[in-house]
Amino acid sequence: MTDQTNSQTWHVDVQGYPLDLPIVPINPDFAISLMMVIDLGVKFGEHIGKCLAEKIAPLRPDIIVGPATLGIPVAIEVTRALGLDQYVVLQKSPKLHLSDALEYKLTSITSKGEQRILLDRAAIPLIKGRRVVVVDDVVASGSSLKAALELVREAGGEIVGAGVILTEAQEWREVLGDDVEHLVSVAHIPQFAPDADGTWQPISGT
Ligand SMILES: Nc1ncnc2[nH]cnc12
Repeated sequence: MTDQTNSQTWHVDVQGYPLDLPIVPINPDFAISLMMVIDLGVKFGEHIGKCLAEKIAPLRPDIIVGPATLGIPVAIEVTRALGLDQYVVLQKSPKLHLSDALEYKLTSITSKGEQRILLDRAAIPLIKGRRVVVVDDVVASGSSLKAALELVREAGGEIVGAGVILTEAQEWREVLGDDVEHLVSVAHIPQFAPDADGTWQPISGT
């Protein structure tokens, strides 16, 4: 029998932009289709920037916020497509200039060790009292997006939206809670379990 674990892909149409994402096992019983936005080129970046900007523009954001790492290219492209200039990055690890950053700790049971996100206090004036949309590449568990929304609120920002390229499965619905109403997305991907032949199949309901 041929081992398909490394060769299977999942096709997703990102609003007219076809992608064949590699299906990557997380463990023997569970796999995801991996979208690495930084490997998909600038045309894809421009495309998703326009798609998300169209959905986000009616929310009249003053500023776009993107969590590191893969939220950064999304924030840049959406900011550009909206005709804005400044954007704000939430960092994962303290940079030299972030010794006194505003911090939010993630209590995620799925992530190893303690995770946190950080906001440079110098960026607070860009957020405080402003209409903010947080963008990211994928929402799956929802825990990092939720943390980003809470950190923006801690900094005095008004969350008027959250935008992702892909929603993945459904766990994020419960984790985001009332913030689900803020979420806009371009496409959806399921998660995968092996069938009797060892071929990855979408898990029903994801
Ligand atoms: N399918 C996916 N692709 C890229 N990043 C992810 N993070 C969680 N799920 C992901």
